[in-house]
Amino acid sequence: MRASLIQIDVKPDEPVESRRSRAADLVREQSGADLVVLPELWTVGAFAFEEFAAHAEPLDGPTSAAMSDAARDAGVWLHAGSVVERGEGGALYNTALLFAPSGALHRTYRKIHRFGFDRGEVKVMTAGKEIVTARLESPDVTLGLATCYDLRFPEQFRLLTDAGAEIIVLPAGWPARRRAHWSLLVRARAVETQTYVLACGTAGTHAGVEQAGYSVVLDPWGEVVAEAGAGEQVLTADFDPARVAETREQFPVLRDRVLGLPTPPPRA
Ligand SMILES: NC(=O)CCC(=O)C(=O)O
Repeated sequence: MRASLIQIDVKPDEPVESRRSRAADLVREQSGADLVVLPELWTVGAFAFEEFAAHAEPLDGPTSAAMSDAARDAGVWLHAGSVVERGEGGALYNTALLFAPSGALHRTYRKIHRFGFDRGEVKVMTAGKEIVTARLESPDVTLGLATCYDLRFPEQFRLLTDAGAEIIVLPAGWPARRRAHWSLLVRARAVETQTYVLACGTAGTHAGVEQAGYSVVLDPWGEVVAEAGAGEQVLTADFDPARVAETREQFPVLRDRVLGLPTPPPRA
């Protein structure tokens, strides 16, 4: 299986329309890959909180339309990163979009863990409530979907594993300041779930926040298959999804889980 991660530079002086058509061209160039991945909120920038509302779009909005066309033209599965979705009643969500090679919108995932503590996403967005997996055909694999800050919550990844995920796709807008956390946590999630992890971040600086880059593909043993640098780059990796079952067979740690551990006593 071949995956291409497009670590796009979210340049604050580039109009969104220009970045959208640049991203679509980059997707078209990945014809021959099975799966192409874009980062979190790459149109507006994951830290440009004040601009979220102005750039919100419905699920059939301009980003969706451009990505659908690009997926169909390239003949690839396209995880188009996430957009600010304007949903029911005007609520905003950080929503990831997965397109089939036909261009059809195959699955959406609304980010569950919103970043910003009492600011940012928490203030302006509504949290998703559903654990989302997606079965692909050709290649015949199950993706588990999570977005950026979700990475810090291992319980979500356990649930994705229980739901059959073999490849976890994580679009992100992760800051350079916490790059050490990124490298550590993506690896931890791969080791504990025994899945491939495809983690695609952004490059450049937007809203005053330097982005980490360092998109990465990890195998179910936690080894790096391919890793980007800090700048804009397309990272391509070839790997064998059958290694998920092999790893779980050879090192069957998931079988040793003890479910229903007793609840801890209340804090003193
Ligand atoms: N966009 C995000 O979710 C940022 C997450 C982050 O900066 C962190 O977890 O650290």
